[in-house]
Amino acid sequence: MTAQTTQSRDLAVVIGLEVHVQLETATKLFCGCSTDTADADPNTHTCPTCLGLPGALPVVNEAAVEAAVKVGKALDADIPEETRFHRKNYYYPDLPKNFQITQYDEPICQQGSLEISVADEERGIGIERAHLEEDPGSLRHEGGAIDRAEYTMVDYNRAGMPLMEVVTDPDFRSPEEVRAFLEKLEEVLEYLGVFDAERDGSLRIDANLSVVPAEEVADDGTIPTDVLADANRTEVKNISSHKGAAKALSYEETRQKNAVRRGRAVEQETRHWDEGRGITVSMRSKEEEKDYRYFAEADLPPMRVSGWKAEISIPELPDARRERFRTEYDLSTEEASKLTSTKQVADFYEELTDEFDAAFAARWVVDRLLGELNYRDRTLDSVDREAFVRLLELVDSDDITVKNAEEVVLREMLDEGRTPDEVVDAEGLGKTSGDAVEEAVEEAIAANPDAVEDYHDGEGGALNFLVGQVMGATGGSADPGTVNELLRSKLDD
Ligand SMILES: Nc1ncnc2c1ncn2[C@@H]1O[C@H](COP(=O)(O)OP(=O)(O)OP(=O)(O)O)[C@@H](O)[C@H]1O
Ligand SMILES: [Mg+2]
Ligand SMILES: [Mg+2]
Repeated sequence: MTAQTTQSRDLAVVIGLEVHVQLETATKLFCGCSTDTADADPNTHTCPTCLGLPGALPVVNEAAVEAAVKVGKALDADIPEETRFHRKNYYYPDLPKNFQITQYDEPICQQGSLEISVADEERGIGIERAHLEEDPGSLRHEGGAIDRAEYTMVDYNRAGMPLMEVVTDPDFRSPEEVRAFLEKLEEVLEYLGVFDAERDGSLRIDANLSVVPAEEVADDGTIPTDVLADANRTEVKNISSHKGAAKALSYEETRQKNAVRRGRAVEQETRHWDEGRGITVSMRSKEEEKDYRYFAEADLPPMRVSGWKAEISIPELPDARRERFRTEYDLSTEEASKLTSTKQVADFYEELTDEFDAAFAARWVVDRLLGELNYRDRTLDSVDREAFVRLLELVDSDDITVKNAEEVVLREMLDEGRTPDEVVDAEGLGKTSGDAVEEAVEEAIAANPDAVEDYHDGEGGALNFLVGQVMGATGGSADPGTVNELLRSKLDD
């Protein structure tokens, strides 16, 4: 067909994703082993079931099925009456049973979609299906990348972790769209509380890419199914980040376009993304479905999940919440976006609006708190909520200046863990008013005759200098506007 023989014609890129999401549950998918393996020694979180020992039987973890239903609802997918597991047979050291328990033609989620926005344009990405499966063990290649390692070690702590594989339609037309999708998906998963983005390897992506003649792409971006089916695609494995996905796909796009333009065929194959070298390398020709000899998992009965969709509720999702923040609290799009970037931030902000003006609270969370946290590479987890509320109260009631609140109190709170009141007392930041400011103004005038003379000679800088002196004398606690006015009125007397 077309793509492989097209030379020097315009080519369009087609991408579809298989995203493996580790669901956050206390125990593994088919056994009682703890999933808390982050600091564990290799092969310590295992049992006969996840090691695939003969005779050990799987039992489905209900929490994982519930999480899968939540994901399905968020992706607007169909959840069938009944769903079941299949065995996918292949031989590889990460798979102790030599088959993976996964789902085949009766997955738990079917036909969904997720909206992305790229360059201010909204686009729906079709979700072909999303299914539950067990994670294989993890391999550690020693002495180089996978294709050059001297030997490999296996860790079965990961074997049996609950995974959800989200398979998209081949709807992406650029690596940038892929990146937007991954960001959106992660945001949604985080809102659902079924996913821990911080966990190593919690999101792993297989990216399928092909090139087709640009003229096959209709104005609305659709491509005829026979063209898609005929195009040779490569499946790039070992992608574990949004950035990695965009890089690997850009590389692959260029590689395939070059091949086609030189009149060479693109092989249908599995390739490996070598993050270190920034290239994809050929691993093997693509296995076909028949290679896996799928058959129904006889150790697990089909699951009746009709009714689960109605019974399980999900929280307000990021897009809806962003829009509501914008209208209900009259925020800018940018503020609303930042305040809904995670559910945690959104909840934190929304609770503040009970006590404070919404715009005031937004400014403090977005411009100041998140900025300071970002700078310190920290998250909201490390913020004492009560202390932050107290800080806003002090500012709101005009007890301290915004400048001191921001530059002294907030930073001391974050860095030293002190309460706002402790910082205000220790640093003497209580707003200096009335007499004390007037005194400092008089002192500044008396102590700086040259500056006073310059002021009367019309030199603009002199007033600023005097304001600086007063601010210094009051430890920054006076209100600069007031100082300015006081100085003028005394000097102009
Ligand atoms: N022409 C194409 N170009 C790019 N991607 C495509 C094309 N046709 C299909 N795809 C994508 O390929 C992926 C197929 O994934 P799926 O899991 O169904 O099969 P698989 O990769 O063959 O199986 P396995 O799970 O064993 O890897 C989907 O993400 C789909 O969107
Ligand atoms: Mg695949
Ligand atoms: Mg797949």
